[in-house]
Amino acid sequence: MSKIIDGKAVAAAVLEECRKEVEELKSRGVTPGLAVVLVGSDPASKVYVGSKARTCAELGIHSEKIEMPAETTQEELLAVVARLNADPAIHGILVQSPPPPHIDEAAVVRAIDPAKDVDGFHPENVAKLALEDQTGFVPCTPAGCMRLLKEAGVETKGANAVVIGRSMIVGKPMALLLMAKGSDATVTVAHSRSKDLPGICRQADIVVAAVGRPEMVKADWVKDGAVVIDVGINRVEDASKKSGYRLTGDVDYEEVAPKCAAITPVPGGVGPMTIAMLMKNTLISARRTL
Ligand SMILES: Nc1nc(=O)c2c([nH]1)NC[C@@H]1CN(c3ccc(C(=O)N[C@@H](CCC(=O)O)C(=O)O)cc3)C=[N+]21
Repeated sequence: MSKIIDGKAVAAAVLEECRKEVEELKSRGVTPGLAVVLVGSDPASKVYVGSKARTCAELGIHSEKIEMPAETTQEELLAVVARLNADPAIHGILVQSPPPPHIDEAAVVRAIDPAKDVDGFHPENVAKLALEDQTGFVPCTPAGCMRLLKEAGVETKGANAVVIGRSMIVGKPMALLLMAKGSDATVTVAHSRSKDLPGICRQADIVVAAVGRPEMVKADWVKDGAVVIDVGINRVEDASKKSGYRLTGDVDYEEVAPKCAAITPVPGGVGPMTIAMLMKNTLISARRTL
């Protein structure tokens, strides 16, 4: 029998910590503020951005939602970023990814003040993560995965961890966090081009799936008693649903769950943690201004 790691419950506990921190900051004269910028109208992005703004409201964090049309130019977007960099009421800036193809995302990320880069995507924060320098920001999704492992009582020290996916948003920072001092895992980073992905995966005590392919990780990829963290959030067609789709992870949950010691569901696993850690980063940023 496998333990289901309840991301919603852990996220609720993190948000409770945040609520106390917001009160403390406000009593010291600082109202934390987060700006979320969305260019275009991708439906999934709209859901995420809405849920970030809602969580801010619930916690008493000031939030600014900036929705810009898909035709927004690079210059217009950079002007918004510059305005937010200069705004003392804003401690965190997030530009929702991916932007439309004519936008140079890397240039936009570099334009964000690293001290307000609560996504942890700016090169300065990426470098600080690699250096194990605690003064930067850790990307929200991998930070959330680490917290889930901790809350589930998973021993990472000396464990074989396999991260599937090498993105700058999840795979790479996840590998850095798992191998960092204190976490001490032995980390393999695999991806869609890896030779014998199932075989690599079978070595893992901890599997982190972040490839973006629905239900790719099958039962025979996972060794008995492994811990599985499913980062994938894929919309797949489902005629039986009113919306016409359902959400599924990168792991074939039905097949894999019975084999493993613990597993995160989708939805209700890593997703809610991403938002909770974003709130945490915003509060860290606000506290640094004291
Ligand atoms: N600059 C930037 N920063 C991000 O952090 C960022 C981004 N761009 N682009 C897109 C991804 C994706 N992401 C999610 C956040 C919450 C859920 C979430 O709450 N998911 C719910 C379900 C939500 C639903 O129903 O669609 C769950 O898994 O239970 C999912 C995905 C943040 N991202």
